[in-house]
Amino acid sequence: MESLTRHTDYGAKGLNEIDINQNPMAQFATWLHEAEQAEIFEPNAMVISTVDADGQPTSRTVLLKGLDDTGFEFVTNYESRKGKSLRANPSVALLFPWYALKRQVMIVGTAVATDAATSDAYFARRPQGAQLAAWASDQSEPIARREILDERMAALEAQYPEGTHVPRPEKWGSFRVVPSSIEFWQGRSKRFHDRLRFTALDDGTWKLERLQP
Ligand SMILES: Cc1cc2nc3c(=O)[nH]c(=O)nc-3n(C[C@H](O)[C@H](O)[C@H](O)COP(=O)(O)O)c2cc1C
Ligand SMILES: Cc1ncc(COP(=O)(O)O)c(C=O)c1O
Repeated sequence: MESLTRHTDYGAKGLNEIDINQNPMAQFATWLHEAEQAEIFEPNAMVISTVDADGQPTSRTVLLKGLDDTGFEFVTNYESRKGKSLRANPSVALLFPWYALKRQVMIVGTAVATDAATSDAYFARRPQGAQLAAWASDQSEPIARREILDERMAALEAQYPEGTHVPRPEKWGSFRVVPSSIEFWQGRSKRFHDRLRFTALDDGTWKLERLQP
């Protein structure tokens, strides 16, 4: 397998303390915009790692659905494996792997369930098929056969004809990840990369540090 021995050069484009936005959320928004402009697949996809009650870490991809000065929002099933882990331990790590741009952003923080109104507002904007799928799926639970899921979906489609209002299942909603640190990583030649990390301070400001590659 050729990829295992390849040494791709990540280029000369650097990231420095002068050019980076001193507000890391604004800097993140700039990089997300650049990932969108570069037309990479699902630029808002992020890997979220959680730790369960037994200390076992797990990771999976979710989509970033909201971004403001308070944090990063995503939606999921509160009774899923990740939902249960977050109830036991709200500490998370987020990773945006923008390989096509030779960039990654690593976030450490705490996940809090948003209020019901926030979840309702997002759920109402989803396509009806995705709304029904949220009802049909006990996310992360084993099921004997695909056909059982398809039958559940067919029953829901009969119950909610196209265009009718589908309420949000209580088990489904959004989380906001409040960041305690945000690291911007820019790949460079010779594996001599740039890493700038913001750490949240108690007074609401951010400390900026350069980390060794
Ligand atoms: C590109 C991509 C985006 C995804 N987005 C979400 C999402 O926003 N919310 C979600 O619950 N699952 C999403 N999934 C599915 C999750 O990766 C995962 O399979 C699911 O949430 C169950 O995870 P868990 O069993 O660890 O709780 C996505 C998967 C991929 C590949
Ligand atoms: C199971 C699941 N839930 C939620 C989402 C994200 O929300 P939305 O479907 O509204 O894009 C995804 C996206 O892939 C998903 O797979």
